[in-house]
Amino acid sequence: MSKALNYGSYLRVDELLQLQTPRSSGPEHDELLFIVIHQVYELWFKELLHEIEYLQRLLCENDAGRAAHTTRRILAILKTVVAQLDVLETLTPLEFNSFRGFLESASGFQSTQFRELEFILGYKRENVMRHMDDVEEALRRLRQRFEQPTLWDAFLRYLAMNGFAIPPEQLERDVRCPVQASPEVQAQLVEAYRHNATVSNVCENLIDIDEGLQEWRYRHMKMVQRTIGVKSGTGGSPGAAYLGSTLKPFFPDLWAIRAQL
Ligand code: HEM
Ligand SMILES: N[C@@H](CC(=O)c1ccccc1NC=O)C(=O)O
Repeated sequence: MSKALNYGSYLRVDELLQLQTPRSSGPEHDELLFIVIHQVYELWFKELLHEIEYLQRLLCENDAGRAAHTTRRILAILKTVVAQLDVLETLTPLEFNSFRGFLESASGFQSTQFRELEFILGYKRENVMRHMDDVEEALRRLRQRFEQPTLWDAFLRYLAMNGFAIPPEQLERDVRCPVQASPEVQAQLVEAYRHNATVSNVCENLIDIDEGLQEWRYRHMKMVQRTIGVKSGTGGSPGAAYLGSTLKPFFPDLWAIRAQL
């Protein structure tokens, strides 16, 4: 008879604890923290993608109640991943330098799940896939994500279902293109904020998610500034200056209407 399920066999702890392999010789004390924190991030990215996919389905089914609940969970995770940067910020520049050379050209640029998050939130760019030399399975997932509708597309459907006049060209837009500002959608959003509390709550939930991701980008950039200053990145970018240029919203319409309310 097979052994009864227990903590270790259910969570596959043995395998999990085999997955941290420092590259530095010794190895350097601080490399374990660097590996563990990135692995924890990838797990949270997996969970975020899972929850955002669910949120998309709930919006398409016009289920604002469950959508609000799912958004709260997404936001709690985003707060957690931002807070985790505090741990990595205990890594001083000298501590990081003790193993940075071993990272070669590996970089956060190559996180396929982070790109998947950007795609599902509407920031579609075909060229980021060309820079990925990740395993075939991860690339396949990313390509698939590129072809699929975004959270914003689900939200436009939700608005249309609730009687808002979303132009057909928005509802039928090419989902492989990045989400762009639309004056027609903005006019409908202003109506929603003025006359429909349920829909305007959904809008506030989406802007919370958008702000949450921007918070992560900002804190990551500050961490990079204090750890490597103006050095360029292992991935070949100018480093912090590049990261500053990525601080843009996912849902431009939701930000634009603030001035009209
Ligand atoms: C000491 C810690 C860290 C440093 C110095 C650092 C540095 C950098 C730099 C310089 C870049 C620009 C790309 C390049 O040229 O390499 C970058 C990108 C990136 N990093 Fe980090 N990073 C750190 C920690 C993290 C952590 C903990 C994560 C969590 C997963 C992460 C995820 C990313 C992602 C996703 C990108 C791509 C961002 C984009 O293109 O918008 N990094 N990082
Ligand atoms: N890009 C960083 C290295 C780095 O942080 C990193 C390296 C390998 C895997 C993940 C990383 N994290 C974020 O970029 C640097 O230039 O030092």
